Amino acid sequence: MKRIFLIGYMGSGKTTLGKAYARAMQLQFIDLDWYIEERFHKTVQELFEERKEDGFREIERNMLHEVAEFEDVIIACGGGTPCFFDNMEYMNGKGETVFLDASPEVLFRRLKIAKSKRPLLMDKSDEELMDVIQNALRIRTPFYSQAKYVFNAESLEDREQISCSVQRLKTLLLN
Ligand SMILES: Nc1ncnc2c1ncn2[C@@H]1O[C@H](COP(=O)(O)OP(=O)(O)O)[C@@H](O)[C@H]1O
Ligand SMILES: O=C(O)C1=C[C@@H](OP(=O)(O)O)[C@@H](O)[C@H](O)C1
Ligand SMILES: [Mg+2]
Repeated sequence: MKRIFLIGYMGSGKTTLGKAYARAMQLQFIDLDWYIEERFHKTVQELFEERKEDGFREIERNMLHEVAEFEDVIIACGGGTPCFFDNMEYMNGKGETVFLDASPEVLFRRLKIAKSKRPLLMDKSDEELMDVIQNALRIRTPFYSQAKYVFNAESLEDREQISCSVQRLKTLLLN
């Protein structure tokens, strides 16, 4: 039975790589944010607005516990999932955790054009965005670093890079 959790900051590639790896390895793919939106019939943004971040984090933890019962699955977590409650310890007890590691510069390049649906970034100017990324990584890296595996996630910009990244992840997890 396979159960893989992809963790890492926004824009590190959890959703992109998770979807591609699931297709290649015949696993079920769950994006935790998508799962939350389906179960609550609200977007992540609406949940942040209505319940503030604390309320979202409670929901996130509860939904993590739901999807962590699925088998033969790869789960793309949200960027904050490992950093609240005992979620990181819980995931390490339920499956293989993989930290998708990318530099602040790579994350900035990706997030500069993908802020709109991310409540924590949508009101940030480009000038503020790099500071937000660097500050968040300082706070969150101690959580991300508890993952069983670290994966360099800097090559996800096109189909070929995504395909190569799938093969590298397969080698990492099957060795
Ligand atoms: N279909 C795609 N083609 C090329 N690059 C993509 C595609 N989807 C995502 N990416 C790149 O991968 C980055 C990571 O996106 P995503 O998987 O949503 O990260 P996360 O789920 O970790 O926030 C995007 O910002 C973009 O640069
Ligand atoms: O880093 C975070 O705290 C968050 C990351 C998002 O997921 P992605 O990492 O898939 O963008 C989503 O869960 C929410 O906007 C909060
Ligand atoms: Mg995602």
